[in-house]
Amino acid sequence: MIDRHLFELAGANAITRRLAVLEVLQAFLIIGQALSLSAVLTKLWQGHAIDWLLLLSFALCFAGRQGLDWLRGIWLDKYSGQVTEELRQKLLTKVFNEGQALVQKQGTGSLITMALDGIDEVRNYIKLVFSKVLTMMAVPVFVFVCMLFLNWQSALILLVMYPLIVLFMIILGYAAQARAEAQFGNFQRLSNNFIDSLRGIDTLKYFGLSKRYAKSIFKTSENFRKKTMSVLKVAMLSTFALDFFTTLSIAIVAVYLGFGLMNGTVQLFPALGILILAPEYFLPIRNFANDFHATLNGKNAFHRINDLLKMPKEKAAEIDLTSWQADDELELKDLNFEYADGPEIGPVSVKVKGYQKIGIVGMSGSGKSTLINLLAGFLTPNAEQIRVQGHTADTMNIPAWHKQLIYIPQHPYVFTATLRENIAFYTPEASEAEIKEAIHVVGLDDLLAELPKGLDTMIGQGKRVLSGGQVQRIALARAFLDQERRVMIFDEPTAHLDIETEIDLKERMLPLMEKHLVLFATHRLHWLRQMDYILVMDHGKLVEQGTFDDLTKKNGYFVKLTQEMRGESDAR
Ligand SMILES: Nc1ncnc2c1ncn2[C@@H]1O[C@H](COP(=O)(O)OP(=O)(O)OP(=O)(O)O)[C@@H](O)[C@H]1O
Repeated sequence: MIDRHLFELAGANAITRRLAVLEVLQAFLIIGQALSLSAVLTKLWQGHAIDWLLLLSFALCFAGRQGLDWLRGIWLDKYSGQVTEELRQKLLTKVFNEGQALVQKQGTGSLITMALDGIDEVRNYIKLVFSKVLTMMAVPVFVFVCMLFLNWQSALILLVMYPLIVLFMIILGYAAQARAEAQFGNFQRLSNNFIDSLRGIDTLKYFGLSKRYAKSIFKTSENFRKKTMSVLKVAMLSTFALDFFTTLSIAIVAVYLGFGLMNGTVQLFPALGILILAPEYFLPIRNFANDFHATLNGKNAFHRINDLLKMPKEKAAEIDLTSWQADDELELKDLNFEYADGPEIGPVSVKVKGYQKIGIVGMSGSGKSTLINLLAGFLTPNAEQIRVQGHTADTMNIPAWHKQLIYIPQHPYVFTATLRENIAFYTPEASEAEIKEAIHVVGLDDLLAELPKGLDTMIGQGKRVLSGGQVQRIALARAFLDQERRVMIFDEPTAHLDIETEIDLKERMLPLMEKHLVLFATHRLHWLRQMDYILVMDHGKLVEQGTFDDLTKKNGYFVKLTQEMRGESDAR
């Protein structure tokens, strides 16, 4: 029940030591409070006047206990806040370092809940577990020893009940834990499902499927509700069992002491002392059990976050690449890649040089994007098969390579920020005149004129919405502004645009591609004539490569593919 991972946290041993001292003090104050109160009452019973000194010591013990509670709260608040903030940082660093591969594997919704609610629950968990476990380990021991001195028979009765309660707690704890784990898994599924539906809301609406999908969300939520109720049922049952056994054992002791008092075998002072101490003896375990259920979500979130942090890193190569020059070479030898639950892509063998424009063409699903992702270093190939600028590498996940890339996918990301910040994304130091020139070159003057605050207008999610063409133009403007990055990777950048926008963009893009190594995945034929070299993909394999004229003369798969594509576009 006590998580050893907690003790791997920074500063865990120091806070444990401090809390242990505090719990021992707490135990002495509990005993002092009980004994002084019993003594005052006994003296009153015997007909003496109120002993103000004893009453004062009772009040001091009582105030001391409240003071220690307050101190414990402050320490734990500070510690849990610090630790969970570090955990959140580590989690976010991991997500940012690993990138899309990790997000795809875990699901966006699940990662969001982990980083937001999950971390908050971990905070609660750390706070409760550290305080309750230590109290449970210290207070009952001291209280029991004191009760032994007061009346050993009563102490033994209470001792016998203790393992019984612990046993019940363990059994019910395991049952609750299994249910809480299922509940947490459901919560993550629910988050992923919800984010998915929000993303796909257009598609669902267009096809009139939103109501049917709403039912699927309802089903997942209902499942989550049922799992939550089943956790609560076990929690209630265990609280009932605990209360029942502790009350029963205190009642047995009370009856025993009552008979003892009547027949004179027990004195009033020890009897009162035992009766005041007995609830204190059970209180820590009852508190622990009550809070145990409240902390299960935090415990599960803590485990998932730890598992995620321990996941092996994507392979990266630390190679000192220089800015891409006209005589630099990139060679892939029998490069291949296999998706965990998908097809094998490759082998791909190719050598590209300097400022060539490389077209990657193939039918849908032929492996163009996968090859682009391998070249960009987002995916890691299976073996050591790459030579770049004379260095051997087993992945293109090279920080110095990423610093040279301009990546323009089908749907570039527009951040929720101003137009200025979005355009100066790679080059935050760009001047207003440079940004305006970039806007002019990519044909965004009209948009700029329309925006109420010009360059300082917020765009992106929840702000001013842009068309697909405008988004691509912003991506191009970013590329235009950055004169340092010499490698351009395009993944079907114009595939979803209408032909007029595409032609306009093409005219603006071609000059930008000069003096760059360009890797351009497309299934639009008109781009291929502008490419210096073409890679033809089919079912994950590189089946042909060469210049447009070579491939046409060869009259092989490329010609067949272009005929099919022409047929498709004619049909459209
Ligand atoms: N994350 C993934 N997990 C498993 N299989 C995948 C994954 N991504 C792609 N695939 C599969 O790998 C193959 C190649 O996909 P890829 O996206 O590279 O093709 P593409 O040529 O870019 O297609 P399109 O032109 O439609 O974008 C496809 O069969 C696809 O289903």
